Amino acid sequence: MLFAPQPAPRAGLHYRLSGTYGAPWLVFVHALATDMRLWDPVIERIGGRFRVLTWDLRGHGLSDTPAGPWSITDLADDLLALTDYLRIERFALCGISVGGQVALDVALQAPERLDAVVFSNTGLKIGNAEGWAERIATATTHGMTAVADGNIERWFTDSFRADPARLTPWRTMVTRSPVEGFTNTAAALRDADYTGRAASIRVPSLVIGAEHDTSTPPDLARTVAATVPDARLEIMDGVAHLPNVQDPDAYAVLLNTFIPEVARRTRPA
Ligand SMILES: O=C(O)CC1=CCC(=O)O1
Repeated sequence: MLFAPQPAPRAGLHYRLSGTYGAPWLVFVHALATDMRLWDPVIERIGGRFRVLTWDLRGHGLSDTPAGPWSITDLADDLLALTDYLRIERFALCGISVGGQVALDVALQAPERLDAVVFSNTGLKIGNAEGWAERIATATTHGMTAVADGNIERWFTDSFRADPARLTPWRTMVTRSPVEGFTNTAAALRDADYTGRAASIRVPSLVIGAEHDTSTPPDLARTVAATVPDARLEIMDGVAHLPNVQDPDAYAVLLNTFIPEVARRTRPA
């Protein structure tokens, strides 16, 4: 277990390094009400090719939960502070859902740090104010168990949900997630909108969407891909909001194909 302490008001961040020492860096950002373990199935498949940094967003996993409110830009600043702390100068970045919005923010703030970026199952704007208000109220009043079933329904298709051996750990991850981390991050999502800014991103980009994703439907992925200049788009079949968990083989192929190809072109000589 590794922990990067940060002076208040920044959050101390729990992180893990894996993969191959000396290989190009690949940094992952997880989704709301999950933690860095969300990426384990993919890392098992591609870790050998990269040096991998995974970390828990503030208010998630073993990272600190500072007093809210916070914004998506605060989460992006956390990541930039963490990569500075670890002396990681350049990296490929892959973020899913809220992690995808963190990746949008990092791509806007610090394009010179990025070899390539993957915006997975995300949107320039995710959900609406009413929907987020309802989920924040439910979690505040009744706790994370009350939001877990809704999350799981949006995250996975029926066949995955029918198998307790596959489903149970991910549901437990939600119910153990800190309520204040969930509510403050949900409020950050409610207030975030990258519609006007994403067109100025200048980093080689892959957008991943999924056929059955009801949280960030394929049309949101298509909009991200149509807005970010020269972005490549992949819509995965047969999966919902978390394709990296439900079909890590196919997801790993997408990363393994895209990142090394563009990184060769973008990395300074
Ligand atoms: O929980 C959901 O509906 C999906 C989600 C939206 C943002 C995020 O990170 O997860």
